Amino acid sequence: MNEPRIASLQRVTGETDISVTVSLDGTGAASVDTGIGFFDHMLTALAKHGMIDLDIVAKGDLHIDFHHTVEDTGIALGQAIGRALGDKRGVRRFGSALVPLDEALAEVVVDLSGRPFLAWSVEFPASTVGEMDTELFEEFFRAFAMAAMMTLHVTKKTGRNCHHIAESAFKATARALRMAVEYDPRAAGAIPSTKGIL
Ligand SMILES: O=P(O)(O)OC[C@@H](O)[C@@H](O)c1cnc[nH]1
Repeated sequence: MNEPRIASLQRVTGETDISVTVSLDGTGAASVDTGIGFFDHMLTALAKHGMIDLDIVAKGDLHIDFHHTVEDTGIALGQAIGRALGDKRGVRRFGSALVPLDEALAEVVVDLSGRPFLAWSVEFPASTVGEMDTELFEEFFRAFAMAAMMTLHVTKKTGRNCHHIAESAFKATARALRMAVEYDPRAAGAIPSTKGIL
C-alpha cells in the first residue's frame, strides 16, 4: 500500500490513437489534447478536482465526428485508472459529491465495485456545447465507467446552461472519484469488500 499509483497506456484502433498517463496521488496537474476544446476543458477539470495528474493525447477521426475520440478517450482513461488502482487494497471504495456551477447542480456517486455500471440521469436543454454534441457526454461516462470497472451514478439535480451542466458533472465525478480512491486510514490495508476482492 502507498506505492505510487501511476499507470500509462496507449490504445490504438483504426479510428483513434490515445495515450494516457494517470497518477492517482497527484496534485491535479493536467496536460490534455484531444483536439476537442470543450472536452479538454472538462478533462482538465476532472484532473484538477480529482487531484489526479492526467496526461492525455488523443488523435482521432474528427473529420467523421467526435464520437470515436470521446468514447475511446473514456475507455483509455478508465483502463488507466483501473490499472493504477490495482487490487484497491485500503481505499475508501465509495465516493460521492454534489457540485454546483452557478445554477447547475450535479450529484455523482462512485463505487469501485468491479461491477461496471453507469446510471445516467442528465438531460441537456441543447444538443451542442462548444463544438461538442451533448449526447457524447453519456458515451464518455459509460465508456469510462465500464473500462474502470466502477459503478457510476451521474445525476443532474438542476441546470439550464449546457456548459454549466456538463462542467458540474465532471467536477462532481472528480470529487467523488477522489474520495473513492483515497486510502481509508481505518482500513488497515484491507480490501473493502466482504467477499475479499473488488
Ligand atoms: O472552477 P471555477 O468554477 O472557479 O473556474 C472554472 C469556471 O470558471 C469556468 O470553467 C466556467 C465558468 N462558467 C462556466 N465555466
